[in-house]
Amino acid sequence: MRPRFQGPLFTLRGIQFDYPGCGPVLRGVDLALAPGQRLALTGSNGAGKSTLLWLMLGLLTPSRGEIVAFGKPRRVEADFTEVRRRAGLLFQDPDDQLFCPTVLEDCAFGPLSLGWSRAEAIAAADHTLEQLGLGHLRGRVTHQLSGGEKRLVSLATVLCMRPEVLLLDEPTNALDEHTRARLLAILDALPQAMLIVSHDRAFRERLASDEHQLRDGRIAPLAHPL
Ligand SMILES: Nc1ncnc2c1ncn2[C@@H]1O[C@H](COP(=O)(O)OP(=O)(O)OP(=O)(O)O)[C@@H](O)[C@H]1O
Repeated sequence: MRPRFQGPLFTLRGIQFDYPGCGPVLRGVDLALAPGQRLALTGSNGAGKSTLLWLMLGLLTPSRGEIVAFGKPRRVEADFTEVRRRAGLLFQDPDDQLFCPTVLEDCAFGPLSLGWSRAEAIAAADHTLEQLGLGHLRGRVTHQLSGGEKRLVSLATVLCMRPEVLLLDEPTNALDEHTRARLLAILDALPQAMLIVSHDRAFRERLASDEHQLRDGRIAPLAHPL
């Protein structure tokens, strides 16, 4: 296994972004994520939190500013291939993450795309499903899962790729109390650094070590820090 990176995992400086034809969403975001840190990011609907996660993985390109990930400046698409291998994004909507016929195939998809052999990918998928207590879902048709099952399986698809950092976009959205507690226990036991976008205050308080707020396109001081 690759030794864990010791410096800041992500450093964002002066990130600006606007969607074509819309006003600016981000007006100069400065943010750093350290190894082992669990940083919560809050902000009202439309503040730009998901946009920021997408920028960090190179799925969008900032109009200004610098993204340093795993010690290297990342500017062009080719720079982000490595970033996407080492940082896993849990999408806000599990249906955006799950697109294969079965749970096992969805979990094996990421490792296969990293160039692992089929045997390695299936072993990683089975191991992760078992680790998360989801082994019984292995052969299920993904689109027939419940919302909570989809959320846990989508986390499994991310963890199968052994990411060093997790970017979590509203992980507790639409979960019942039981599944929410289960997700919290799973995440709390993980060693990875996390950037946790969540409107769920109690969840943030349980999981995160630090909190930032995105307001008016920038990181703003918190009225009530964790
Ligand atoms: N593809 C797009 N084209 C144009 N505007 C977009 C696009 N995607 C998002 N936006 C707009 O950018 C702004 C920021 O959206 P974003 O999803 O990043 O906010 P958010 O903080 O994650 O919101 P929420 O808490 O509701 O999930 C919103 O005003 C949104 O309507």
